[in-house]
Amino acid sequence: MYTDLLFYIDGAWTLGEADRTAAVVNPATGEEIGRLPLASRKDLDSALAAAERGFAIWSATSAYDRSAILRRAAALVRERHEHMARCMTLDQGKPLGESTLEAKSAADHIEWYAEEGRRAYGRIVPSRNPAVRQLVVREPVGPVAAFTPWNFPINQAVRKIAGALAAGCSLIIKAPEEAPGSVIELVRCFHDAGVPAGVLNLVFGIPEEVSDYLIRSPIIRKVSFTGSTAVGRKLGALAAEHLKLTTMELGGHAPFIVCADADVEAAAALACTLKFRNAGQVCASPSRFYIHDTVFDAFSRRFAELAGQLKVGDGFAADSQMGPLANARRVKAVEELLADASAAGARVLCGGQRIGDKGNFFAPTVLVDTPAEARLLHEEPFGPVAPLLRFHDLDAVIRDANSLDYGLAAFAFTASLKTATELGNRLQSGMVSINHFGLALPETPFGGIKASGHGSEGGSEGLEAYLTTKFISQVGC
Ligand SMILES: NC(=O)C1=CN([C@@H]2O[C@H](COP(=O)(O)OP(=O)(O)OC[C@H]3O[C@@H](n4cnc5c(N)ncnc54)[C@H](OP(=O)(O)O)[C@@H]3O)[C@@H](O)[C@H]2O)C=CC1
Ligand SMILES: O=C(O)CCCCC(=O)O
Repeated sequence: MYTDLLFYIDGAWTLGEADRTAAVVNPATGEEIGRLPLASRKDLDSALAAAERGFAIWSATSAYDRSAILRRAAALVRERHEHMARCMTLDQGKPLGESTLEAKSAADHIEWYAEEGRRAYGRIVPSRNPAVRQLVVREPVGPVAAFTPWNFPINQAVRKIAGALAAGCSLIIKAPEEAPGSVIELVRCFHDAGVPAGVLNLVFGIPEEVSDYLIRSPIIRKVSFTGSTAVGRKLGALAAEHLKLTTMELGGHAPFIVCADADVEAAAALACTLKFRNAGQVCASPSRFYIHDTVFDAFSRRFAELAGQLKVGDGFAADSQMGPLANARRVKAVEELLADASAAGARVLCGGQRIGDKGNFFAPTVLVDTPAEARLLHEEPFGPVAPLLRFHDLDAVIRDANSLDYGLAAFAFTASLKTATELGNRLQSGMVSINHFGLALPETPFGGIKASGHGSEGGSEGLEAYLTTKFISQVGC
């Protein structure tokens, strides 16, 4: 049912030196399901040397041939998505339906990049001298070090792998130690599709040891990280010291604004789906709900009713709509945020506590009257907690929505085109979704501004992230 927990280095599955291992635990039961090797310096040196050789091979492979291999990988992901999804539910906890969607969507991401990689166009700049040809060409940046988190183990990894490979880069990915199974199966699809040895390498380890070693290495030319703002700052500083390019997809604290003229029923239903998907462990999840005073009571009643009806349980149970939190740290963090909010005067409309003492289950929680100073309204909750807040006028709510340093996603519901346009223009956020959920598609950019990071994954911007610009001025032939 699960998978062999191994590194993938230079085209081979390996335990490496295997001098250290970590337990992988099922978050629904607390039981150990496997032991994962943790990379030593020697293992990382092997991966670096492989990535350097892989880059030489892959950057010299035509975009057409790279595209064909990526398409084969996408087909294998489609064929194997059920097993990949089971691995994810087992080690990450999310309901099987969510894992299945995530695994299937990986094939779409790979196909998008397979096509986009064939369109890394340069240009010809008219020259001042008719004898001179001025060419602008796009080249792959070089071997990439990528670090991906446990909340969307496949989704986060596939964007980096497919983007880098489509551009002609090689890659070393350090995937999450707590949820490694589905990423191993994803990488297996690329291996079986015929990606040459060294082009893609997968390791696990002690995160700070691995990132420190890889980012300092002169072989690595680009760093792509998805995770918390705190860690992103550290990795960004180290990358800057070594003049490496970065893409940073960091935390968020998304406002969800429901205007007086909104369809309250539709807004409450979508808010509930988005808030409690993956138990709220989503960087782009709505986490501050600003509801217009005139519809506050109707919205809060309906939202709490829907949240209270959600079936929380083991992700493998057919009726589970929300699984456990992915690790015990999140339970503690959510409990602390709730205790702080309650002490400051917040009232719990539903939920408010963990469920049972086995696994990391936490009840979908809805709060009202959370005062502005509560930590919950400033720190990324990354859990199933929804504070509902009242607002009276648009200027004030836009000011409040923009008041945090985060700027990843923002959501709004309104029937007015004028208000929708104003919100789209004035919300300080890398992504704004109005009257529906429209984010995280392969063909559209996903990324933040301010403390939520920089750079985008997805869309043509996602390929751009792995390319450099070369100017060639040529005369005489
Ligand atoms: N933007 C996003 O999608 C995500 C954001 N987060 C944020 O992280 C917080 C909680 O996650 P938690 O795992 O407890 O906290 P951390 O901040 O310790 O870790 C977040 C992620 O960063 C990785 N990481 C941590 N330190 C390093 C390092 N020095 N070098 C490379 N990678 C590193 C972790 O890797 P590993 O998994 O290998 O331990 C993990 O995936 C939440 O507050 C949430 O805001 C978390 C996951 C995703
Ligand atoms: O990084 C995240 O937490 C969000 C990834 C988005 C995935 C999705 O919305 O499907």
